[in-house]
Amino acid sequence: MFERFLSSETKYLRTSEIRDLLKLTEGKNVISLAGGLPDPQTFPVEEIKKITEDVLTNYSDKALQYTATPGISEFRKELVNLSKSRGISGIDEKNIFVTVGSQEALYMLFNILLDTGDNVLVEAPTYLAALNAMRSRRPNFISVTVTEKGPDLNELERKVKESNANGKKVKLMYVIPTAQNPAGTTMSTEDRKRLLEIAVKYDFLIFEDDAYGFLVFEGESPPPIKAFDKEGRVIYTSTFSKILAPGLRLGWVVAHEDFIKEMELYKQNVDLHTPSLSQYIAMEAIRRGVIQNNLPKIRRIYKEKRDIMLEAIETYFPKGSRWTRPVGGMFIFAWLPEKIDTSKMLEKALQRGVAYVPGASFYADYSGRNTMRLNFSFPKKEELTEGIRRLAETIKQELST
Ligand SMILES: Cc1ncc(COP(=O)(O)O)c(CN)c1O
Ligand SMILES: O=C(O)/C=C/CC(=O)O
Repeated sequence: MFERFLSSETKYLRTSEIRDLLKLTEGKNVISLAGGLPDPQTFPVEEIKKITEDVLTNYSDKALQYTATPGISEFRKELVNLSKSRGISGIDEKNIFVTVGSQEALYMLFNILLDTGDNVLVEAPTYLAALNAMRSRRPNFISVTVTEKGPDLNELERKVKESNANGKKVKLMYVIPTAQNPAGTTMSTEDRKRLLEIAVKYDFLIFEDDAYGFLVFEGESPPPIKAFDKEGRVIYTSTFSKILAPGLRLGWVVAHEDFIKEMELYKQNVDLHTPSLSQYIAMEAIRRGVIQNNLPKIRRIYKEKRDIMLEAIETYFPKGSRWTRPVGGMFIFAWLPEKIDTSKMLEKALQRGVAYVPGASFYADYSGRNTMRLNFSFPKKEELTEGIRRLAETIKQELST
């Protein structure tokens, strides 16, 4: 009725299948293997309750007040320390910017950096909400195949060379080097260094999304690419959603001051600043060691759930399927026999009481029609096997038609 009043930009907005499935499955008798929700058991409820009471007792005049756009100064100092615990050095609070979830950082930075037609390297598959945040800028996506070791760097360098030969440089690469969403892959330290060398050689930025950097539960979490960045070429984002609570809506950026300055200008127009109370709660959670002390429990729970899901897939999935074996994060990515279209199959799965995210939305070109993303962090342990069993039944039914 009122479409005629909408700006031309709105036609580039695309829904998040993850958000839609969250709505669709909420309150239904469906085992959801879809949304990447943390296990509520991992929320340090008692600690957050105590912290909130203390914050309102000691800082109410600041915690309930408007605060600075880049983030509260004391909190940014704590974020320098938290970033250092991931191996990032040579930074201070001027390199830190606090956002409403790291999703806001993605959206703001893509709007600050991308012009129509800019060449952007993305993993295939990659995080669908990042693709959607980029789409409104109408970049030219250059997809790089994700192997079991992460993005194929030989393919990447070949495509960068081709792009340059056609007179169009690459502007940036959006990459999730650790426990990737949706593939679950983790790049080696050697490949991280090589990717940075390629970015320096061909002069493009690296946008490093480290949403799961703290959630490696098998072996050590490799240092982020940002740890090797000596010139400010890497823009690093992370989030409290997986290590504290997503409902607090808190993320942060580590970047060269040139980018931080632009983010401040942009955010003044979006929401003025990130909620003050959430910042004070997270600041105290860092100071009191609540986050660091809780990580082993989170990693233990997710490793156990990953093992249960892998065993169920091994048991029930049909021949001709293959899947990733993540060392961290929340997801397993599966490739089914070519005949299967997982988007078309979703309705039948929902009827059997199980949900997943069809894989095509994680590809810039919507390929991957026979793929799916499976979340193991949110379902209860006893639901994981039953969910995979229901899903496997749906797949076998689809194969028999
Ligand atoms: C790779 C990646 N990046 C960013 C986000 C956004 O998370 P948040 O806004 O809660 O920080 C997510 C959430 N699933 C994610 O998986
Ligand atoms: O499932 C994901 O990857 C993201 C979860 C955040 C959301 O609920 O949109």
